[in-house]
Amino acid sequence: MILTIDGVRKSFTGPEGSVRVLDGLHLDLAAGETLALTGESGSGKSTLLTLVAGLDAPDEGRIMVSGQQVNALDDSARAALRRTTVGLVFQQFNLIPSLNVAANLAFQARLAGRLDMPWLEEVTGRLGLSDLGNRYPEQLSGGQQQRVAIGRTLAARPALILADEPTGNLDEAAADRVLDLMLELSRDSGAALLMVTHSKRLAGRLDRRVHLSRGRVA
Ligand SMILES: Nc1ncnc2c1ncn2[C@@H]1O[C@H](COP(=O)(O)OP(=O)(O)OP(=O)(O)O)[C@@H](O)[C@H]1O
Repeated sequence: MILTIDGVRKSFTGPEGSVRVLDGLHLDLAAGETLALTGESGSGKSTLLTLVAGLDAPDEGRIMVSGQQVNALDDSARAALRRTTVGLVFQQFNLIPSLNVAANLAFQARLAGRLDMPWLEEVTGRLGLSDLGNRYPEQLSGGQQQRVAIGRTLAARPALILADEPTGNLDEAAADRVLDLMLELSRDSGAALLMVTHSKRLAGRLDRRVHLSRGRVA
């Protein structure tokens, strides 16, 4: 398994006291498998991705990524896991404002030590970004920024892609092209994909669908 989520609980303290968002969640994802995570707004989908990425810690339970227990690692080991193994496409694109599009696209692959120019060019072309290489993030539309964020992650060929509504700013045709590319990467290099989506149409193209409700798999 590239990902095992075992008995994960997570609560947040808000104005009305403690609210349990994840309540003993179990989920497995095999290498190369693609899974759509659905659930109503506030059901904990983004929280789960944040925990898997090691950006926050569960209150209880275990999250294993590629044989390593994420929540038992120290900060630098968690950062190394994100650099080498886990690719994130989150709703905040986190592009680097001082780098142009071409450099943003290469950034993650370079950090991971996997910069592969033919693959980078293919990703850039397939995402329709070839003519935008010299622009800076602030000169891009929301959908263009989203495609750069996706390209940067895919260019690095991570073993596990965590994507939170990765096509939320794109029209249907562009969303389909992005998913084509993710599914192809999954097929060709065995990458697993855990994707949050509200789109039944996109969810239907993945291997499995899991619905979160009341902090558990429904
Ligand atoms: N850092 C935080 N502090 C307090 N509450 C939080 C925090 N992060 C998330 N929550 C709460 O946890 C619940 C789950 O949030 P989460 O963002 O995981 O939901 P979601 O399923 O991704 O929703 P959406 O589909 O709207 O993006 C919400 O009630 C949210 O307000």
